[in-house]
Amino acid sequence: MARVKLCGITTASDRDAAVAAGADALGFISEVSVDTHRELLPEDAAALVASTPPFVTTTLVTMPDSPAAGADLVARVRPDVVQVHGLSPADIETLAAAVDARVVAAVGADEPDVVAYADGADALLVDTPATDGGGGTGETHDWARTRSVVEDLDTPVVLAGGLTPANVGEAVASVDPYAVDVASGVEGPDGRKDDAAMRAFVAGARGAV
Ligand SMILES: O=C(O)c1ccccc1NCC(=O)[C@H](O)[C@H](O)COP(=O)(O)O
Repeated sequence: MARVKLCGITTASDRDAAVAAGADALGFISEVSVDTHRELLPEDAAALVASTPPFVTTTLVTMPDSPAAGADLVARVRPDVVQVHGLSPADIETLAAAVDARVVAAVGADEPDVVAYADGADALLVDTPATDGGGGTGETHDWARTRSVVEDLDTPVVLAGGLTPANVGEAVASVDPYAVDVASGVEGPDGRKDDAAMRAFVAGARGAV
């Protein structure tokens, strides 16, 4: 059964609703070089991480300039997992050696050498990135290609990009990922997390609908 990460949580009430919806993991976005309504100050991310209940995995999502900058932010936020966008495979290995957290490498579905990221990371998140390297685009990609990555690697693969309550069941069946991840697909038109959509997404990922 695919695990579920709900990403871009910005408030305690959205965090509590995501936990009640059954999320396995939550994403808190901080220190990214793109403009996103999901970004938190490090101290706010740290407060949300610290008050998340046990048995829910906290994930810091960030775009560090360097492994050292990423490690510094992890030390401040203290998540279970850090998801990094924009670092090279070598820099991901350096970061992983420097932090007391699991490391998820975010890679574009069109990345020609996805496998190069697998050695240094605890998991790969295969996403549909924007041209500026950020995530949260709400765009799907070629799931057949990501299925091949799942089949070729022992490293856990997280499927992201344009997932919604309506398509997540088909996505899980098509790709057989370790986990699925969503940001925009569980938000309303105002960009706030939608409680019913989060519940429907988790149910859809687990084949309950
Ligand atoms: O969501 C953002 O705004 C974001 C900005 C910069 C770096 C990463 C970002 N999101 C990371 C995620 O893990 C998203 O959940 C993932 O890209 C999927 O987003 P969506 O297509 O909106 O479901």
